[in-house]
Amino acid sequence: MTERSASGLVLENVRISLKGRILVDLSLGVAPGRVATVMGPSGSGKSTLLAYVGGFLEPAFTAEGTVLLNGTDITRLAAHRRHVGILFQDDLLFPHLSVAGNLAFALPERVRGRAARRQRVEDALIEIGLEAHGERDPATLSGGQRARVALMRVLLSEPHALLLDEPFSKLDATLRAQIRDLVFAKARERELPVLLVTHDPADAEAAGNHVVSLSSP
Ligand SMILES: Nc1ncnc2c1ncn2[C@@H]1O[C@H](COP(=O)(O)OP(=O)(O)OP(=O)(O)O)[C@@H](O)[C@H]1O
Repeated sequence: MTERSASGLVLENVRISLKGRILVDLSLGVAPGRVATVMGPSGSGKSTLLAYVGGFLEPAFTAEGTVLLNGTDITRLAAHRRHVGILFQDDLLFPHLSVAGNLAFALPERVRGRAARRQRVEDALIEIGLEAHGERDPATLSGGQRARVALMRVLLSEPHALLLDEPFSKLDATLRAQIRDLVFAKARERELPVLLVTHDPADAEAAGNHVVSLSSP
């Protein structure tokens, strides 16, 4: 891994092609704690761009360019070594684990010992206002509660950046704004750069209008 000085997430001359046709061609920088919103029509490559940064681009695509995270070149690292946290439209909570079990699953291995791990989970539950709900089955939670668990599960994995693919789109308008503000606040607190794919201009506005527009396919 080579080191460069810029902090945050930096994409240099990223060009992603599908069947010989260029889909995405851009450079961008997202400072720690800030959000860049990725917008564009259906099929313009928004999810593909996140997949490239996250290290899970499908083999149908070819890509060139460089991804730097806090100065480290992660372009060729396996997904699990990139320290990038991802939230999708579906929260993907494990149905066979309790809320606390879902959170514990995300803890890094180096948090050792049952007591230490349990404490981290308890602190996390308090942070999202669900301290009384650790033993609940995730299926019994409200949409907003599930969204908070999903966010906290990603944060517990100690990411250095967040990739969000329309994570609020299934929530109603009020809840959507609340969860969005919570995600942005946590990103600021932890100084995480965020790439957010959305169709909603209100998300872009709330994020400070750093918009990356992808063009029609
Ligand atoms: N695994 C794949 N193999 C081949 N083509 C794919 C694959 N995944 C996506 N594509 C194509 O790549 C293009 C970009 O898809 P992508 O999902 O990135 O678009 P998007 O901007 O996220 O769209 P939407 O807003 O509808 O989610 C589309 O033409 C899509 O059909």
